[in-house]
Amino acid sequence: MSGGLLVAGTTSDAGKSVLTAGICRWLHRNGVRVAPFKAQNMSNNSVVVLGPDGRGGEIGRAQAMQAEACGLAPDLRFNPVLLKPGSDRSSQVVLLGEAIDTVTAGNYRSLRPRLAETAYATLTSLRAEYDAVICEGAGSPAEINLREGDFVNMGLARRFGLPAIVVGDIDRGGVFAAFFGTLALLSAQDQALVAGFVINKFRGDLGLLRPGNDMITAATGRPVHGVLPFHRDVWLDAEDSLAYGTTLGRPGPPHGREWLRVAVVRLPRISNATDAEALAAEPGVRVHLTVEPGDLADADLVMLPGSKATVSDLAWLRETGLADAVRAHAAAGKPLVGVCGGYQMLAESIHDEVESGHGVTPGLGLLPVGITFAARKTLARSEGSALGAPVRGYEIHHGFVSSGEPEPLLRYDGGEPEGAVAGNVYGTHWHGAFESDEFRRRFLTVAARQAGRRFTVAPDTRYATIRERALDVLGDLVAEHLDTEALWRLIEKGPVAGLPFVPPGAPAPVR
Ligand SMILES: NC(=O)CC[C@H](N)C(=O)O
Repeated sequence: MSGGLLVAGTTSDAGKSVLTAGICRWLHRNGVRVAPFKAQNMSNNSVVVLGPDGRGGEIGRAQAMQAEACGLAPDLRFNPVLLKPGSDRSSQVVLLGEAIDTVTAGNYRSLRPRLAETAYATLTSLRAEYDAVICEGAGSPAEINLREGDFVNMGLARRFGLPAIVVGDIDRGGVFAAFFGTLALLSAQDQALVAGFVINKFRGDLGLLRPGNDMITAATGRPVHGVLPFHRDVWLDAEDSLAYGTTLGRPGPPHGREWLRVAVVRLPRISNATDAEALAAEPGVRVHLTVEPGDLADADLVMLPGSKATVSDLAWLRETGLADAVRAHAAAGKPLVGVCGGYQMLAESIHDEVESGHGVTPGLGLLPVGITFAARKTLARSEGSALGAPVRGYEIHHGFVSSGEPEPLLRYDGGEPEGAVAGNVYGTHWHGAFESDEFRRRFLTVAARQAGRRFTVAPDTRYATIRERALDVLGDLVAEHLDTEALWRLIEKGPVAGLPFVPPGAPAPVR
C-alpha cells in the first residue's frame, strides 16, 4: 500500500494538527506503517532532531508530536520546510532542519521553487518507505492569493494525487459557510480531490447538528466524515491557540494545600511555549499566559519563555510595563525563570548583530551574564543534571553566554556549566528541561518555598505518560467519531471519482 491523505482546514487552528495526529495514531494501532508530513510549517515551536549525519536540525513541534503518534522517532523529512517568523515581515527559513536564509515577502517567490522541490522529493521518499503518509495542510487551501506556487495544500495534493479532507472548527461558528466557501473557491481540478469534511470541537446536541450535515452534503455532494467532540484533554502542543489570557490544560486540584500560580509572559514572538505545558501537567499548578502586568503581581512563579526575536520582544516587555512587573516580582524575592530567549532578556547585556542587528542592548540585569549572538545556530539535544536530578533538554539558539561566570542552574553530563541562578532568578538556554519529572518536582518545590506558597508537588506525575495518553485520546476520537471505513478507503484508494463541481471555482486573477 502506498496510501496518502491531505488534511486541510478551513482556518488556522481548525484542528489539522490534532486530526492528523489522531489519524496517525489510529492507523498505527491498526498495524499500518504510517508517517506524518507537513511540507511547510510556519511556527516558532520546533524541536531538535538528529539528522542522518548525527547533526541536529529543527522541525515543527506538531510533526514531532505526530511522529510520536505513529510510534516513530521524529525525522527531518516530516517537516522539510519550517518558516520561523522573527517579525511580521520576515522569517528564518529552515530547510531539512537547517537554517539557510531569511525570507521576506520580496524574496519568497524566488526561493519557493527550491523549497517546493525539496518538499516534493521528501514526500516521494517517505511514500516509498511507509504504507501511508498523512499530510497536514497549512492555513486554508482556499487562500486564493497564495494559490499560485502552492506546495503545501492543494498544490501538494495535485502533485501526488492525494485525496483531501477539510476540517472546520464549529466552536467558532460559521462552519458550514466555511466548508462551502473553501470548496467553491477551489478550481475544478482541486475540488475533484476534496472528498469530504470533518467537524471539530463540537459541544452540542448531535441531533441538532445532523440536518446541517445533510444539507452541506446535498449542497456539495460530499459527506461529513465525522464530528469530533470538544475534548478537554486535547491541549498539548496546541500552538495556534496560545492566545494570551489562556490557562494551559486542566490541572487537577493541588496535592497539598495551595495552588501554585505561574504566569508565563506571552511574548509576541514566543517560541517553544511547550516549556510551560510541562508545568501545567502538575496537579495544583495553574499556568496562565499573560500580557498584563497585573497578572504578574499575583503570580508565585513568573516565566519568560523562549523568543524568536529576543531584542524586539524585550523592547515590547519594556513598552508594556511588563519589564517593571518582572523586576518587582524578582525584587520581592519570588521565583523568576527565563528559558532561552527569556534567559537572554534577564542578562546584563545582549550583543546582537545577527537576529535584530541592534548591536548592544541592555538586558534586565537580573542575571550576571552577557549574551552575544552568533551567526551559527546551536542545535543540540542535551543531557545533564540540575538540583541533583537528571535533566534532558534541547537547544535552539544563536545567542550564547559570552561573559560572566554565574552559579550554573545545570551541568552537562561532561561537567560543563549551563544557565544561571542568582537567588530567586533562574535562566537556561535549554528547552524541555521541565519535562524531566524529578527536576520539575524539585524546581517547583524550591519555587513554592521562595514564593511563600504552601504548595506540595505531586510525587508521581510522569510527563511522558501524560503525552502518551493525550495521543491515545486522539486515536480514540478518530476511531469513535469518524467514518473510519470511508477514511481507510480514501487513504488506500485515493480520490473519489465523479465528485460534483461547485461553482464559481477559483477566481481568475484580476489584472
Ligand atoms: N529558542 C529561543 O528562545 C531562541 C532565543 C534567541 N532568539 C536565539 O536565537 O538565540
